[in-house]
Amino acid sequence: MGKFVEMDHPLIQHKLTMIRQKNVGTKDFRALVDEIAMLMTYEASRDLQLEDVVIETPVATTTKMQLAGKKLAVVPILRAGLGMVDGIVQLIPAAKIGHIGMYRDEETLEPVEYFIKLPEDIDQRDVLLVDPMLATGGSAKDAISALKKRGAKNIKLITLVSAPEGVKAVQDAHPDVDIYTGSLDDSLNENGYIVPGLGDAGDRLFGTM
Ligand SMILES: O=P(O)(O)OC[C@H]1O[C@H](OP(=O)(O)OP(=O)(O)O)[C@H](O)[C@@H]1O
Ligand SMILES: O=c1cc[nH]c(=O)[nH]1
Ligand SMILES: [Mg+2]
Repeated sequence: MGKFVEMDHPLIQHKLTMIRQKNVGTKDFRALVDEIAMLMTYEASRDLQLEDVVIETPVATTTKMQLAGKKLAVVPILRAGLGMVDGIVQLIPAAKIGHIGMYRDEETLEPVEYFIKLPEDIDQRDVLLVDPMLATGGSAKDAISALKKRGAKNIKLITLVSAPEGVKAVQDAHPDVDIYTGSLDDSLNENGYIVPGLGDAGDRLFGTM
């Protein structure tokens, strides 16, 4: 079974508490999502491979560590995942970016895929799949399947807020995928919204309420 990590860093908790509040507007919401994504990347990149490199400081020659150059791709699930990309890419500027467009049918809650564009060598890249919300898990499950169909093997899912139902759905369908989340919330309501959650992440990011 892949890892399940609920990030309990005080800065992540504090910023999540801020964006959960209904009176926080689009500008602050967007900035905070970006910051939280960056903080989560710090933890989710903990097992990136390092290699030795010989360098010269002004004082001596020494052998130190650098990133082993394993290729990464950041893949947001549109729309809401877009809000996490900048924060991640600030820490990992060499990452390529793919896009998976998906929306949840409001009646059935089933995901509908409408766009997919990935780096050509996605089969050789480790993938950070990002979406603020993991609710029923339908969107994440289908996005992971779409990535695997194109050869991606090492996939980590990064979400800000998750429902237990969504975590279980992803773990059952894709037990090899590690899940990093800012908060494991209580439940889903009858409309498929995470409780307490933060509402509709895409609408709050883009001001489309
Ligand atoms: O786990 P699930 O039940 O599939 O729900 C989660 C999905 O729902 C939201 O997207 P939405 O359909 O609202 O699209 P948007 O990002 O364009 O607003 C969210 O960003 C996830 O992609
Ligand atoms: O609570 C939820 C569930 C799905 N999508 C969201 O944006 N929020
Ligand atoms: Mg939405």
